[in-house]
Amino acid sequence: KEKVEITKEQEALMKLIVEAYNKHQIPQDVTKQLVRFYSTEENFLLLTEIATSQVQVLVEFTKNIPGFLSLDHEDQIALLKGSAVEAMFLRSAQVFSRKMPKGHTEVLEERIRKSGISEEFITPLFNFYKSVGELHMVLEEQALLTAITILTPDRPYVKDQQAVERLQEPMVNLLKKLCVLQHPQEPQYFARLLGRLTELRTLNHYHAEMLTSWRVNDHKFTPLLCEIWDVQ
Ligand SMILES: Cc1cccc(C)c1Nc1c(-c2c(F)cccc2F)nc2cccc(C)n12
Repeated sequence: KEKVEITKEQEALMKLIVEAYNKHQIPQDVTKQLVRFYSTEENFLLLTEIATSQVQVLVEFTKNIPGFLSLDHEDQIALLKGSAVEAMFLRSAQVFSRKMPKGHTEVLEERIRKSGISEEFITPLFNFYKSVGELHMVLEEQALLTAITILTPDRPYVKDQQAVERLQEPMVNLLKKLCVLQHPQEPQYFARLLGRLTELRTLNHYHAEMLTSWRVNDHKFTPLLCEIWDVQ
């Protein structure tokens, strides 16, 4: 059984990805006052703020993925728009499952549940949050998994898929090695991580439905959210 070890260049790649991932954190002051009752409108406004800052964080992270800015510009946009929902679900799941200050997780969950989102979306959302939480991913795994999600070659409108594959493949190989090193007692851990990416794709559908229902109820979005999801 050959010894698994990270090469120097893999070490350098991981350092770049983790730095990019850590560079921008989402403001955690989601619950200014812990006890006040919030209206549905206030909760939706908060989630819109969080979603907008998540898109900003996503764009900054993506720009720092080695090689991303050398891709065809239109493909860069296609990858960002095609992966935004999945990357945001992943990051919000990681924020949600990471130890937030005592009581903040419960308040945030309450505010999500009371933000006018239909139950049919709430259930898969928290199921996903729970399944990510149960993985107890380390920061390096979270950052690499997010980069791998963004560098998915078969997003709509991507012209040069091979170029995207050439960036994604070293990340997948590195994540595979990391999983073996971080979870030696769990040989199927890497497969479980990739299984989350499959679950993520199903959430795209729910998210699109939710956007439509919000628009029908004349909810206001920020310009950035309108741009990333082609909403008027
Ligand atoms: C921040 C947040 C956290 C949990 C649930 C929700 C509904 C949100 N907020 C939104 C999300 C979104 C996201 F940001 C991360 C994960 C899943 C998401 F549905 N997408 C959008 C798109 C337009 C407006 C909002 C308010 N919004």
